[in-house]
Amino acid sequence: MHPNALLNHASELVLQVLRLDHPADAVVSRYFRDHRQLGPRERATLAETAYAVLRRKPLYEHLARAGSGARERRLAILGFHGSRDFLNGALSPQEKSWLKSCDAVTAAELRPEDVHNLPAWLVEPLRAQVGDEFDALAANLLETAPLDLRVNTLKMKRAEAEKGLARAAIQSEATPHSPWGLRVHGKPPLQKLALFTEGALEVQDEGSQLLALLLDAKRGEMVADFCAGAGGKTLAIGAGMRSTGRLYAFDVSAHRLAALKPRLARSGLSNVHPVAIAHERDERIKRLAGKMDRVLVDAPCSGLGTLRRNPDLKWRQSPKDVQELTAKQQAILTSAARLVKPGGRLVYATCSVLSEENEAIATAFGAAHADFVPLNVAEVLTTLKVPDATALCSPATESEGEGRVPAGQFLRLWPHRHGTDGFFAAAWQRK
Ligand SMILES: C[S@@+](CC[C@H](N)C(=O)[O-])C[C@H]1O[C@@H](n2cnc3c(N)ncnc32)[C@H](O)[C@@H]1O
Repeated sequence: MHPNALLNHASELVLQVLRLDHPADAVVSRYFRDHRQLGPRERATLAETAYAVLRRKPLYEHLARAGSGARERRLAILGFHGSRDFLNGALSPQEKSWLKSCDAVTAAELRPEDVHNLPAWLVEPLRAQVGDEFDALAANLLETAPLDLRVNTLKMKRAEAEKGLARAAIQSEATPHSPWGLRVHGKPPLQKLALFTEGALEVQDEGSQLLALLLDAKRGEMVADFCAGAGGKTLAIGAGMRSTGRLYAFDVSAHRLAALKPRLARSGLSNVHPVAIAHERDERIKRLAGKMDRVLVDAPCSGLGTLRRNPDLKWRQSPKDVQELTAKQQAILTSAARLVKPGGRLVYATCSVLSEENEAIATAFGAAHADFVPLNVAEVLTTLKVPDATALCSPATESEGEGRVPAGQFLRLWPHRHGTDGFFAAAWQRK
């Protein structure tokens, strides 16, 4: 395709994702459905360009002020994911000289928001938590996430899967903390690999794997994955149970649960029961009260721990959305807790980095439920032989009102520290 034709597509796609009215991945998929003539390399260029603009929107908007022509074209030029030689084939002499002047801008000439590329409302809550590491965190959130796989140990050992990938010329290495994970070099297509189609591998961030591990569901147990969605964690939990016992996959979205079906078929699991519920107080949930050995609440959240994959979220979420989510999280956790039987384990998790959605929810739940005894996540993960578990967890904190929280109480994964998405988890045992 001629460089200018590709740049025109990129400009149009940038315009569409920047409306921020739908998730960027859905907008990109729809664009490709509407333009079936685009080949795989062109699609990759367009998607990467749109995501680059979402990642560095403030910086590119700042630089674009000096250029001329349609705004979305200037933004697409700045984020263009391809060689400069190819891009130059699309540019007018004026555009070339403007781009050169953009290249010459140094960090010292930029405002902080053009460097961290975060919305103002997110800066303080993040700074308050990571302090001096803020710049490293912000820079890391502008990167693309690595490709992590989970080996379905029902089908294959991790070392065997690693060798299988190597035979397909895909290099990978064991993830540092999850016993099931492989981190792949680059972004090779996996969909057609036999290892994938036959259910030995699933794409899953190492952090998600650790959440499933923390639940530690055993053979023959009764387990509920309360917010199962498309079942990423359900599959990991089911494999940990060696396909025995009963694993309920609840979700209010039948559409998301439907996406679990083909994954389940590949996985070889026969212990999973997907159930679409109307809401967290559904009658079907009430009937199972006090019957579960383990309950995972992977709560709906702002997703702000996944900005490397979903950079649109930083522009699509707002403090008001977060406030609404926290009410939902509280209600879901309270309802799900009723399922846990005495002696059973409850895990609350999010892929958010905001303490409102994390520590605040866990602490309020603990204060209102004396029959749930907090478990120290670092100790649980150490028992499960997770290397360096303490480094994955929160330090000790002292705060008025909430009292002292000991070191290791919560799982607290940060992209810049751990190479995973941002995740939180708290765990309790029912008396
Ligand atoms: C973070 S996602 C779950 C991701 C999933 N566990 C995985 O590993 O792929 C949160 C899920 O909660 C579901 N949800 C929202 N409100 C809910 C409710 N009241 N009860 C149960 N699930 C709910 C959403 O439909 C969404 O699928």
